[in-house]
Amino acid sequence: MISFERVSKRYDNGHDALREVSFDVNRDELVFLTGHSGAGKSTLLRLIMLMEQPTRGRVVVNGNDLSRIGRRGVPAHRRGIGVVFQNHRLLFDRPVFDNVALPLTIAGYDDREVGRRVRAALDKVGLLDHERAMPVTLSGGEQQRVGIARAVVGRPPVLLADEPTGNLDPALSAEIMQLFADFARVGLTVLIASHDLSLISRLRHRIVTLREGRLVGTH
Ligand SMILES: Nc1ncnc2c1ncn2[C@@H]1O[C@H](COP(=O)(O)OP(=O)(O)OP(=O)(O)O)[C@@H](O)[C@H]1O
Repeated sequence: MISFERVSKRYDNGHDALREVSFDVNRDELVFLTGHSGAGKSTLLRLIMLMEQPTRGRVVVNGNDLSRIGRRGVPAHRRGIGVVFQNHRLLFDRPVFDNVALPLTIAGYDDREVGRRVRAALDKVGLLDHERAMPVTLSGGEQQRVGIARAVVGRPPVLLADEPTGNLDPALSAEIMQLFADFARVGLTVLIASHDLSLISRLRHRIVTLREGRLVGTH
């Protein structure tokens, strides 16, 4: 789970990106994070990934108070968080299989385990028959699914996404959000930053709204 307790973030230039933000995302839950450009969504996600430290307040992820994780604990913390980006960030000179395998290869898993887990992840996103395809030959929606498979292949308990449907049309966007909902249903904690109010307000999940760094609503 993810818990923010009166979290404030002031950047070195004096800008207050987050002000006294408190909310929780439970296991089995998908929560949407929304707000205008510059409202603080990316800052909030960066705090969860320990790419930034809060100025005040406490962030707890999977039972760990992040202020107690030293530098040497950061890689293990990040392995517990799958991240999906808007622009996929795929390696375009490598086939789908290699892209999804990347986090496992870096973590030193043996080939058999890599094969097993990559195929399980590709199966979950409906791309099992595309493992040898090169990313350029895939549609935007399929490329985003590869990004999602790569995010979940290490079986992280937490899944974060930053504008994961930004480049997709409404039907594909809805399919991608359904995939995230499926991961929440099997026990992940899922937090998705999205501008796409017309889409997310149709889906029956909690929406946390930021305005100028303050939480202005959760419903
Ligand atoms: N490293 C930084 N140093 C100073 N200010 C920053 C830094 N990163 C972000 N900011 C500022 O903090 C505010 C919040 O930025 P953030 O990227 O979290 O917003 P956002 O809601 O994700 O916006 P967008 O939807 O445009 O990505 C913005 O005003 C931004 O300019």
